[in-house]
Amino acid sequence: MTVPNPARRTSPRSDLTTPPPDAAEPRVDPKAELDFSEIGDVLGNACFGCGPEVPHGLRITRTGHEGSTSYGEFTVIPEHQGAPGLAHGGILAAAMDEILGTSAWLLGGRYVTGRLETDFVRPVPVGSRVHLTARCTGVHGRKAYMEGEGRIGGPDGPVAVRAAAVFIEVPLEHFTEER
Ligand SMILES: CCCCC/C=C\C/C=C\C/C=C\C/C=C\CCCC(=O)SCCNC(=O)CCNC(=O)[C@H](O)C(C)(C)COP(=O)(O)OP(=O)(O)OC[C@H]1O[C@@H](n2cnc3c(N)ncnc32)[C@H](O)[C@@H]1OP(=O)(O)O
Repeated sequence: MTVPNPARRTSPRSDLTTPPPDAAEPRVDPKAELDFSEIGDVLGNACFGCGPEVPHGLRITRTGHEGSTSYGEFTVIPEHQGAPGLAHGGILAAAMDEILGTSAWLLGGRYVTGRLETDFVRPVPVGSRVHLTARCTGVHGRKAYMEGEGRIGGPDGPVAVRAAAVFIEVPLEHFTEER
């Protein structure tokens, strides 16, 4: 297993995903909190990230939240491979997108990912249970700044992936308008 070089400079966070100094503290919407376990129903259980029956989907389970910090887990299956025996980077980025989106959901608006930055810190073998955490670091206008990480083997296991993102609040028509 590759051991990350502690001197290596990694940060998924660029200026674009760093909250400006006048960003507001995130506030969880009590209604969104109530809906937390039903996000799947809103998404029609068809979501690649969390749909429980989507073939070869990530099937992330949301295990709870504290404030805007949300937690989830999934298992890397053979269909998620890139290099032999290892998770594809895009799969790990999708998992981070899902958990970051979950924390954005807790803010009460309808948010979509505008920008997603990812650091792949160590390889993730097929069969790994990946423990995901995300939080909101600030809100500025329609923008919610998010960050999170994925750990392998347990909630305190080594970090395998880190991400930072900016999510943008959109009206309902974003999802309903015909294209
Ligand atoms: C039937 C009802 C369904 C309802 C469902 C509701 C919610 C469900 C969502 C989540 C559920 C919970 C769990 C999580 C589930 C999934 C997680 C995955 C989420 C995704 O996977 S979601 C898919 C990927 N996502 C897209 O498919 C977006 C495509 N895209 C666009 O639709 C537009 O591009 C948009 C809307 C992003 C912006 O367009 P726009 O015209 O509305 O706004 P505009 O351009 O004016 O930007 C406004 C301010 O955001 C800044 N800004 C914009 N883009 C930026 C970027 N890339 N980087 C940095 N800053 C950016 C500007 O700089 C400006 O900043 P400022 O205000 O300071 O000027």
